[in-house]
Amino acid sequence: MIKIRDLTKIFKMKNDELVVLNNINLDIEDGDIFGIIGMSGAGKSTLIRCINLLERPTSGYIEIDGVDITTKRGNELLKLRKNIGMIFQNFNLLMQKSVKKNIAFGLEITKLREFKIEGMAEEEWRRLNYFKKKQLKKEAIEKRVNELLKVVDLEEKADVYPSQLSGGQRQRVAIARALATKPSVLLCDEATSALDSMTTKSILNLLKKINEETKVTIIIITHEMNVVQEICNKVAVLDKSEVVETGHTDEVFGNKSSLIVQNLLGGVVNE
Ligand SMILES: Nc1ncnc2c1ncn2[C@@H]1O[C@H](COP(=O)(O)OP(=O)(O)OP(=O)(O)O)[C@@H](O)[C@H]1O
Repeated sequence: MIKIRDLTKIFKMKNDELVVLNNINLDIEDGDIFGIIGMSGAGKSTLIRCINLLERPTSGYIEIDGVDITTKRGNELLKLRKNIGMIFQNFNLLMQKSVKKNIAFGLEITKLREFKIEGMAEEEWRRLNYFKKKQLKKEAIEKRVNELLKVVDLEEKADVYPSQLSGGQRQRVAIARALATKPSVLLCDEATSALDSMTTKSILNLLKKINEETKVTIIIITHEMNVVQEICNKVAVLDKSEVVETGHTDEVFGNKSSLIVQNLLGGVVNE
């Protein structure tokens, strides 16, 4: 469960300050696919970036599974980030590395102990010498990368480079990379905004399948209302730095008295 409490973010400029998030309170349950919507400049990106501490809140806190993450720094912060994957509109892949190397990237700095190879006890790890550890780590990474290639249906593209892939395939690689360390939260920052409608649908289906199979909590910020309607069970509406509506997607989208919701929907959502 993610609890956001009294979260405020103020950007200080030379002669001024800008309140971008003002006293945000939200509960996001395990396994939710949670949409965050709002007009441009409402603070959506800043909010999602606070959840993995790419931005540090000015005040307030964020609890993930009972732990206040805003206190984390250094190694603890790195560990926390392994529990929170993120995908972006422009995919952010390493263009000089193959698909499988892109997916393996986050795993290479992960400790062998964290791979949890079935049936191997802690003492057994300790008895292994350095070379064996390295070899085992390579094998464990390969195993995990192959699993992920299967999940995102890109087994045949393992050795190609991102430049040889379509936008949808690139986002699949990014999803596999984000899931490599088995995070409990996946943040999606306008993840389908650069894709056509067919490709968007296939990426949303993939996210839905992953959510059902792994119970990963997914938080999506988007300006595409059809994305929210398609996969988000809950949604929060940000307006001028504040949460003005939150609840089940059907209820929030059905609220005819909310001008901001109706403006955002702008007739895009199917009845
Ligand atoms: N590092 C920063 N320093 C100063 N101001 C910032 C910084 N990052 C964001 N802002 C400002 O904070 C406000 C909210 O930005 P944010 O990107 O969170 O909004 P958004 O809702 O995601 O908008 P969009 O939908 O256009 O991406 C904007 O006015 C933006 O200019």
